[in-house]
Amino acid sequence: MAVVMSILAQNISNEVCIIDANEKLVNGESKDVQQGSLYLRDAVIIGNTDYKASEDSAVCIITAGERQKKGQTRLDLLKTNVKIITQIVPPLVKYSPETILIIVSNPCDILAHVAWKTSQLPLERVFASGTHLDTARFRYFIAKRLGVSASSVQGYVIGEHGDSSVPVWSAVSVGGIRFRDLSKCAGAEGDTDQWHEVHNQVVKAAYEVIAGKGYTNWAIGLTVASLVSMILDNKNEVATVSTLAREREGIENDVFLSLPVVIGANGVTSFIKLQLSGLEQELLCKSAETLNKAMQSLKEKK
Ligand SMILES: NC(=O)C1=CN([C@@H]2O[C@H](COP(=O)(O)OP(=O)(O)OC[C@H]3O[C@@H](n4cnc5c(N)ncnc54)[C@H](O)[C@@H]3O)[C@@H](O)[C@H]2O)C=CC1
Ligand SMILES: CC(=O)C(=O)O
Repeated sequence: MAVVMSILAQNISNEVCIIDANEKLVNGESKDVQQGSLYLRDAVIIGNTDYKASEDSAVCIITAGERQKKGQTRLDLLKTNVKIITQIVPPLVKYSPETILIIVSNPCDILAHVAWKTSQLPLERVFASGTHLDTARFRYFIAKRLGVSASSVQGYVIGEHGDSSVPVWSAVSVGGIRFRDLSKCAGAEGDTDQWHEVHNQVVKAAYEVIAGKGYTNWAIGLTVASLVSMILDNKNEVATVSTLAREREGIENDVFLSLPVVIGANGVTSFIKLQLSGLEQELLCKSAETLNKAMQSLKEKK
């Protein structure tokens, strides 16, 4: 619902369809938003349990599935949520064969890989929101420490959307100035200003919100809405989303993880080549290995 409200309130689309297995819930949620449509430019809001209602959707966003309980990592949700994804993708694609699929349910990197294989859609049309959210958190935490706007901070978090994510300090800039020229060792050995703490904040961010309210929704809602606007308005903006990373940035594993890519009307259209430091490269390969192990465990469970 946070994705829905972020899309509608920002006029990214004026037509949304919400599908959920829980009929009472989907009726309640869709009616509640419909009754505010006077303030949403008379947007069309459909709620249903039948996938036919979503026919010819330009973008399908999958958020269904179990969420982390206290103490659980995203990877702990794998077994349950793979089953749900493999149920949802075929009917979605049946009714919207030209769609672009964005996977949000966790662990989103692995679920996007499974969704791509299940959907048989072209690779550029299936990706996970991945570290687009971690990147937003990273920019926010740096900006807060420096007392500038988050939009004045450029930088990426890549790899797994989860505990092994990698901050790319070598690519951070503030107001167009390379951060490494301001703080030479930021995030690396000799980091006396403790900038590495910012990445710890990013990794802990979801756990802290979940400890407080039981789930996260507003930041991911806004993050996914921004991806939808890149597609619907063919913006060709650069964002870190999760796609097949094999043979990119030194990754040998057959895994989905986040790298900076260009997103437009056809989905992921090209990759931005990074110039990673030795440490960043090493951490990215470790993140790929973590995801690869989880992916292999799926094959063993079959
Ligand atoms: N990638 C990211 O950054 C984020 C991912 N998430 C993930 O999104 C997922 C959902 O989280 P919440 O919305 O908090 O959970 P929730 O429990 O509020 O919602 C999940 C919904 O999925 C529905 N559902 C379950 N199985 C279904 C099926 N087979 N078909 C149709 N609908 C089905 C349930 O009825 C429920 O309404 C979790 O896996 C969570 O970890 C949440 C926030 C951020
Ligand atoms: C739950 C989750 O993946 C997040 O908020 O980052």
